[in-house]
Amino acid sequence: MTKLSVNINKIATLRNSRGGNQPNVVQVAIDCEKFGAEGITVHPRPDERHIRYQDVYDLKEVITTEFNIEGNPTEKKFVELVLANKPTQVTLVPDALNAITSNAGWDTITHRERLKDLVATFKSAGCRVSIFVDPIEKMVEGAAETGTDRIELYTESYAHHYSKNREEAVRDYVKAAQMAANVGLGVNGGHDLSLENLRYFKESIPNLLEVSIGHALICDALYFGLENTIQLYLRELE
Ligand SMILES: CC(=O)[C@@H](O)[C@H](O)COP(=O)(O)O
Ligand SMILES: NCC(=O)COP(=O)(O)O
Repeated sequence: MTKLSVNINKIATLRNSRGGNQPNVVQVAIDCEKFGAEGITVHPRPDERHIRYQDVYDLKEVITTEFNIEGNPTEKKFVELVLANKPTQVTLVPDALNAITSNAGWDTITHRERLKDLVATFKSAGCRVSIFVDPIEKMVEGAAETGTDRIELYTESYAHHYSKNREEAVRDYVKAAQMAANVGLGVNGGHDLSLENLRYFKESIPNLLEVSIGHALICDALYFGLENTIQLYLRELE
């Protein structure tokens, strides 16, 4: 079974565009869960342009499904935030400060020692750890050596190439997921997954444990409503 974690960064972006508290990020998280989401994902960044650090504390109080905090652990503030909130899962993402969104996975070989220390720190706080990687077998093997529980496959390239040739678009992901199984890692996926490309990704990767989806899902919700949209995504994962 593949769990759907809804990334609510875009809800915070909308709220921040006007000041005030509309839409209310905490209420949206509660409603996503009520509508069937099996997890809530947030990706705070140092400039707090969408999810704010305080949101994470507020969300921790109400989330009853899986809470997944994504972010760059080279930021001391991020590490402190995770340790203070002890989410179900922390996903380590090497996003640069000035990047609009995540744009690459870890080089798990170059950064192995640093990742190893961070993984140990988060695991001793009781969090499951996932490392964001491109679909490259060597990087998956490198991730296994850090002691992480899971990897999250960065699916931008799959999503981008899906409409041209989906068999080719998914090929490296299938190999990377197989390698993860061989080295004992769980597999998550995320970035630019959508109603169009989700089912094929799930069908191609039988060991896919969780997808985190934000941008496309929130865009779809403008047309279909949040409850219907979450149901539509869950249907693709059946
Ligand atoms: C880790 C990742 O892949 C991202 O997709 C990210 O968490 C999305 O967040 P933003 O939409 O805020 O860029
Ligand atoms: N980890 C990926 C995520 O949380 C959402 O990415 P996107 O669907 O907003 O591209």
